[in-house]
Amino acid sequence: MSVNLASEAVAKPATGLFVVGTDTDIGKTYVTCLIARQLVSAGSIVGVYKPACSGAISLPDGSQSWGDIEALYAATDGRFERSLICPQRFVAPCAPPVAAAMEGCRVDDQRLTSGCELWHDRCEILLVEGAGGLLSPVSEESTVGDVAGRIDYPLLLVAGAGLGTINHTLLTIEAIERRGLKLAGVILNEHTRCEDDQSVATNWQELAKRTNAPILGRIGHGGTEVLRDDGGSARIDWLNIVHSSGHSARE
Ligand SMILES: Nc1ncnc2c1ncn2[C@@H]1O[C@H](COP(=O)(O)OP(=O)(O)OP(=O)(O)O)[C@@H](O)[C@H]1O
Ligand SMILES: C[C@H](N)[C@@H](CCCCCC(=O)O)NC(=O)O
Ligand SMILES: [Mg+2]
Repeated sequence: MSVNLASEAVAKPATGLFVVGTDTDIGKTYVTCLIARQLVSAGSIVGVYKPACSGAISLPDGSQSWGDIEALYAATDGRFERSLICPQRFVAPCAPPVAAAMEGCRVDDQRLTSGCELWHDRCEILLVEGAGGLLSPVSEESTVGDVAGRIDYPLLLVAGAGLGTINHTLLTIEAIERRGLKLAGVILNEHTRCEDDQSVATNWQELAKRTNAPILGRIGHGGTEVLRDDGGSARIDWLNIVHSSGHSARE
């Protein structure tokens, strides 16, 4: 297993957040778009970057479209080209290197970070979204965690709100800490409806007892803002979170 403790100097925008998840489909794009929209409406120039994307939809005209790229494009008001948002796209709904192999090609490992450098001077804050979970492969050589280490922004961990999230969240935090990465905090996201799930009411407190990582808030199913545990608005100042983060087991 490769563990990336040293980060290369990536000439990226000075301010950024790398959104990782406990799993695929947990809501990284949903949360990234929510943050992007909040920052855009507050007047910030926000960039969004997905180092590699897999899982295309075929359109009636025969072209391919990627849901994550379209969502990130729309959340930044169509200001940036899709090729800048995600330079490496693959059709099959598998991990990017697997999907690439199905097309007879490889993910360009170096381009995962050089694509981030193209955002230098284009935005005030760059939101980067991983693919899958922290240890999901993003190229033959690298996991999402490896790329996050090279890009070297604080991480935001998107976790589920319901039963099973304690285990998934603590496992992911352990892997983040093992790599010496900074964790800005955790968002508990109700990506699927959890109406009959009694753990939703207690997961925040149970996690807070078991990790020093800040639980920043939760997002309800269909939610458009981050909430506190008592249901009030968390009113998160994302720029402040980025600048003041973060939690690391090594500190
Ligand atoms: N809070 C929420 N309320 C309603 N739907 C949600 C919420 N969070 C996520 N979803 C939905 O769940 C699905 C998966 O979410 P999303 O695409 O954000 O996952 P992801 O973590 O970005 O996955 P990937 O690893 O493919 O990038 C999407 O259809 C999304 O709209
Ligand atoms: C196809 C998915 N939607 C996603 C890749 C998920 C990889 C998960 C691999 C794994 O951990 O088993 N693609 C992406 O985020 O672009
Ligand atoms: Mg996504």
